[in-house]
Amino acid sequence: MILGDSLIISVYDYNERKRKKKMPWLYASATARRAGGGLQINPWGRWLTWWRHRAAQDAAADGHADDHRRQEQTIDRDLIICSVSGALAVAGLIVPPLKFLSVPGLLYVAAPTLRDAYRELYREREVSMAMVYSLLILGTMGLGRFVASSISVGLRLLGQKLLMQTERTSKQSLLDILGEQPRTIWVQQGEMELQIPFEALRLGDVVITQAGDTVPVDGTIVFGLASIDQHVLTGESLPVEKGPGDEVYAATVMLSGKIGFRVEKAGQDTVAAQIGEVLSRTADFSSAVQLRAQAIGDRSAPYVLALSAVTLPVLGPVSAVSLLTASFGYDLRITAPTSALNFLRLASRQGLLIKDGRALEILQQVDTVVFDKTGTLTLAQPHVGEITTCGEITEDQLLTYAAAAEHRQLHPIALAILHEAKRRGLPALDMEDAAYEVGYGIKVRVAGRTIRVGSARYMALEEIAIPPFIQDRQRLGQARGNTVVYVAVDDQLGGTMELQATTRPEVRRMIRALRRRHVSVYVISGDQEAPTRKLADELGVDHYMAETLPEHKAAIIERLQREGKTVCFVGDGINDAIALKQANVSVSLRGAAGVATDTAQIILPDQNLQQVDQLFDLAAGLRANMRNNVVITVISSLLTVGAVYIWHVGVVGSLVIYNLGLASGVTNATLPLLRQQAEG
Ligand SMILES: Nc1ncnc2c1ncn2[C@@H]1O[C@H](COP(=O)(O)OP(=O)(O)OP(=O)(O)O)[C@@H](O)[C@H]1O
Ligand SMILES: [Zn+2]
Repeated sequence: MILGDSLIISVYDYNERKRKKKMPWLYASATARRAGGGLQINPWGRWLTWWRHRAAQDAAADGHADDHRRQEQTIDRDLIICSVSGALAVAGLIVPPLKFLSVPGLLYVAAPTLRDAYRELYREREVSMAMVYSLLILGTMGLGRFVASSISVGLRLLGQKLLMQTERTSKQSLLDILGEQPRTIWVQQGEMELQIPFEALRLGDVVITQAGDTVPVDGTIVFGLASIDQHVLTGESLPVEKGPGDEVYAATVMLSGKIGFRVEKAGQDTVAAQIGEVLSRTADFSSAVQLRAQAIGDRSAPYVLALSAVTLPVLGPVSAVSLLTASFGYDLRITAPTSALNFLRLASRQGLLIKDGRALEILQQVDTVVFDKTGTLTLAQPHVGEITTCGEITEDQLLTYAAAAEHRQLHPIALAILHEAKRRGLPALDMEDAAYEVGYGIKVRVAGRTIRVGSARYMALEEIAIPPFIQDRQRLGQARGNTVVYVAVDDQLGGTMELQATTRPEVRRMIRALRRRHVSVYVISGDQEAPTRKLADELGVDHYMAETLPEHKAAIIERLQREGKTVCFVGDGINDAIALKQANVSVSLRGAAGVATDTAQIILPDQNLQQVDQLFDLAAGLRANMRNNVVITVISSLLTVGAVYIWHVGVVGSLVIYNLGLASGVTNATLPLLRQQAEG
């Protein structure tokens, strides 16, 4: 069935899928193209994408959950052992000998910590929280207070279980938002090129990429030649020439040529791997926060032990042991990661995708935000305004050539040109030999002619003369704040196009909000000086830099960092990838170049820049919440010490007081989520 330019394959590999019983009807919707036709994926394809993504998610979550599940199972088992021991200890209050039966279970559950304490003391000559905890367990047992031992062991396990549950729910909400980020990919199917959901990619499929594309997945070239920018992976800015037999890597950028490469992993596996990576980064973040909290607790351990030792001759052994419950910082091990995870969950609920939790912490120190201009501060698709031609060529011819050159490019300029050509109903010409110069423009062969589309700098580089009247036009256009793009046909300038970009509506408010936070704002752009200055002026931004090449963008960020600034960079293009990598915190938008979304730590799925300000709110909220956690642990430690000294409470009493502190800490850590739930 042929629909204009598009050809919808009604059954994509129906039989094979049926054989594999993998819901063949789901595949009945891949979009195809002939060389030259730019197509949209149809609604069925969207649904399929979503569906496959869920499946990949489940796979990733399953793979990742194994470890988690094992840990949770261990805790559950320990809790049961502990409960039985506790019951025996309680029974021992009536039938005393029974209480001794609780000892093996408790020792078994506490064994890892006892070993840690022993190792730290003998090998590292250090006392830590493990030591305090061990003395608490052994002390209570020594005093014959087996119920107290069971309660201390049980409460500790409950804290761990709570944290694991929080981690699980946070990961789930991350999964939910990850599921809304479908991607498509072009594959070779006989004579056709099919656009299929990434997840539908199968082992051995041949993926097609061409100049200006981001390589979506690792593979081995089977046909074609390409020059590839591997900057993001290797830091090496020289393009690499590749041909059949060579390997290509995900997130590198095709500069010229067109290749087909065989993938060694199915799309679903790749997506699962990517999701798995985000999940384990979240887990790493949580354990990093936990380790930091533990370090605080460890530092307080000698003081707790000293206090307990001093108390022994004064108030006796029961008070000395009771004091061991008051280890300052112990509950931070639970409350700090709970806060961190809950804020990640809060972010997901607000529609923010935080791929790396550390970004939320570093954001607390960010004092400089650098924005890319085109596609980030402005809408992804500008509008083609005035067209000026030189010589014989007509406007429509110029546009037809330019559209052929930009066919399948994702740069905002390309989107604008393609849109205008389509609006005018211009024919789509085939092109070949595309070569993309990042930050300059694109060169292709169309109908036997060489077409170049790009900046004035690109024309200079390619030694295309620019007639004086065009230079005047350029000044006029730029004074209006427009970007001027040049089109050369063979070695002559064919004409120029003015592109009017629309600033995203929320930008002004967002920048005002950042200012109120005393964050300095920079705009950097690969575009010319005049339009960049105009936008900066309109937004009231003092610092702007124009005509920056990709590595200059990264160099500017590095310079700001050397000046002592902590920099967040928000960008969308291929030309932003290295800068995103250099920045302390990196943000990109949905629909940005693959290399940008792959590199950035945070994605704004709604393409709403107001969310940049929300990110700062979240970071500030997390910091305040963490501070409250510290205050709570200090207060509960002091209260416990006070209760032992003033009211001479025993072990159970001090455990209750200290753990009331832990409970309020956990409540504090959950409050932001509850508050958000109440509001919306
Ligand atoms: N696909 C393209 N088609 C035509 N011209 C291009 C293309 N890509 C880049 N250029 C030219 O090179 C210039 C710099 O491009 P680059 O991608 O570095 O920055 P930009 O996207 O225009 O701006 P920003 O850095 O603000 O996003 C563009 O202004 C344009 O003149
Ligand atoms: Zn951009």
